[in-house]
Amino acid sequence: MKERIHELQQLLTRYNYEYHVQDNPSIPDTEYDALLRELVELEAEYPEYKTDTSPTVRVGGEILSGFEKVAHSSPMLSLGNAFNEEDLRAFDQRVRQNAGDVTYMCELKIDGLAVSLTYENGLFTRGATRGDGTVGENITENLRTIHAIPLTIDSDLTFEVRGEAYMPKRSFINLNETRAKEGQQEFQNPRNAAAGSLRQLDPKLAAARNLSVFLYSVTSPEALDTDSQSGALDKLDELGFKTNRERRLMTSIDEVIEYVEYWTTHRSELAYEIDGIVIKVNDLLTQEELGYTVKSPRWAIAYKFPAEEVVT
Ligand SMILES: NC(=O)c1cc2c(N)ncc(C(N)=O)c2s1
Repeated sequence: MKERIHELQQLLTRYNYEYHVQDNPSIPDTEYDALLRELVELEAEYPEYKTDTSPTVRVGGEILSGFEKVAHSSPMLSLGNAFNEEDLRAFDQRVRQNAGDVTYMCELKIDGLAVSLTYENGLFTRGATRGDGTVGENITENLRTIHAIPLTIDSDLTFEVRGEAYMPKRSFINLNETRAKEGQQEFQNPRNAAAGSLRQLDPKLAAARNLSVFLYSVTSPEALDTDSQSGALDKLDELGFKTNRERRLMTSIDEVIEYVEYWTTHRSELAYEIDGIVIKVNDLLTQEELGYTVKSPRWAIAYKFPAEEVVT
């Protein structure tokens, strides 16, 4: 029986990764659901084999009485904003004045909720909201239910990875249809729906919201043995994390502006909402040289899309 339980835990972990991180399932949902049901029943019968890295934790655990506060290892900063081409060129000027020739990493700015995930010896041990940037809330149990967040990684690394939890557009539409039918207040947008879902004290409610995540930075890049943002993202891919594939390396601000213009008109085709583009100096040493202002990095900027005209 123990063998079957371990076999199912391994199988379902792999199937979960294929479906929720690679977006490329190798078995039909019905088979996944049947295997998960078998594992839930076996773990109920043999609770000594149920661990907090078992795929069954995705359904949500006990209801919490509250969220404890957690201090971040380093501040989760906000980004300076750019609203037009002039702002972008001014950013580029400042960077080149201080750092000379640079390569930029451009990434989509996901319209969700910033989260910080801690892995100790390869196990997901803690997840927190950004909070005020210095102190956040411990929402580990809710984050365990996000299938795109690996419960274990195949390395004994200890590090912190940050990203954005979000609700896909399709899930947002379905959720609001259900809430309207049940006479409940609908969510204004996917960001509020994701934030509302992760603020639930009952992880089973969070588990029912079909949230996902894109990870985009690590607090100790040396742990990943990389010297660039692009290298850090590729390493996160190797470790089994979900990153955003639309990222592009650029060698000039003109290319950055083209990329910004492309997504200004094409973002409606994405399965998730974005509210801008994040432009970062790719080389990590150069990032350190450029440093930070009181509240934001000097080596990055967030281009914000103009607010969309609401079609009434
Ligand atoms: N406030 C921040 O530092 C960031 C916020 C976000 C966001 N909402 N989406 C993507 C990224 C990214 N790819 O770097 C960042 S970085």
